[in-house]
Amino acid sequence: MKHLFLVNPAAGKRGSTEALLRRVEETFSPLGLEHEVVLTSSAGDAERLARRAACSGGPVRIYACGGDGTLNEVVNGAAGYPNAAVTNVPKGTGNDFLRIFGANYAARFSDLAALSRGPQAAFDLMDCNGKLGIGVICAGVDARVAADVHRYKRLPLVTGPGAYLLSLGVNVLLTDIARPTVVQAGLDRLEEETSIICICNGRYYGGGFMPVGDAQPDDGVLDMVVVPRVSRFTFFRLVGAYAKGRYRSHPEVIRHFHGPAFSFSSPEELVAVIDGEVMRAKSFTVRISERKVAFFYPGDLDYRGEN
Ligand SMILES: Nc1ncnc2c1ncn2[C@@H]1O[C@H](COP(=O)(O)OP(=O)(O)OP(=O)(O)O)[C@@H](O)[C@H]1O
Repeated sequence: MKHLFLVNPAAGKRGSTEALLRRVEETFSPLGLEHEVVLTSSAGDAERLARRAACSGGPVRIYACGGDGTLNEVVNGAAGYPNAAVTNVPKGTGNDFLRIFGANYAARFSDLAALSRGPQAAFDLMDCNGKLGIGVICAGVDARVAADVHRYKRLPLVTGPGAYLLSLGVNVLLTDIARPTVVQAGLDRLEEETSIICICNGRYYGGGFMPVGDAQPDDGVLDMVVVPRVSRFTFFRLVGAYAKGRYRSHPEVIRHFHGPAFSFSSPEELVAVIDGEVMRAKSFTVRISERKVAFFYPGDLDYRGEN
């Protein structure tokens, strides 16, 4: 078994790459495990390297070292290969997918020895217009806020939290929060303006929002919540309930669907954010992919949650 570390040097705090490389050597050299560390040099590199390792045919455990974006790339490269398994070593500004493993996820997924011998489970993947996602896809005002954070972060003098507040202000207070959409969920067709469309294979996004607490990454189905146009007052009144998965308490505003495939479209270009990565199109189809990915994790953790 080979252990391949794909490290995104652009993710996480300054110095985190050097610290991680030291930890890999300190853990793997004494154990005598075959291992390799590769630093990605640009977006798309982790996907290409993961695919190349999986294609080689030998058993390989691939450690995506970064945030959700790096995990997404590794999943896209390794999905469908029975000899390859993936995990995520937290090194980003956010590791929302890992939150399904409980409050202690960051410390436990940083324990490389525990990860190297951990069990693995076959996780479903979402196919979104041909790109695979493992966690959550959002496509409403939440997606526009997330997409613009990336944009504002590039401005001089704007910090991470500053970019988030700026994006929130522009997208929620200064711009219309709803868009005209047609949403299809099985036989249900919603033709109306929507504020939020969110599809879950995992449970968390946006730094800890959990719209559907009983979504499971291995049950062969997806959950979708749709929030129609609401006033800003209602939006702020219900955002806490939405983030805590209390959709059952507000069925008229936070509508829930369960199924293998959903689609949504608009006459205007929509922004969808899939595992933190931005996609733009007028029409999206999201379905359970035929490909799965083996995901390994520390043996003392469980991903099924309390529900
Ligand atoms: N060497 C590199 N230089 C610049 N960008 C890179 C490099 N390698 C990978 N990337 C890109 O960096 C982006 C951000 O990575 P990632 O999402 O893992 O970190 P993050 O933004 O800190 O965390 P999160 O998305 O969980 O908040 C990804 O889109 C990835 O493709």
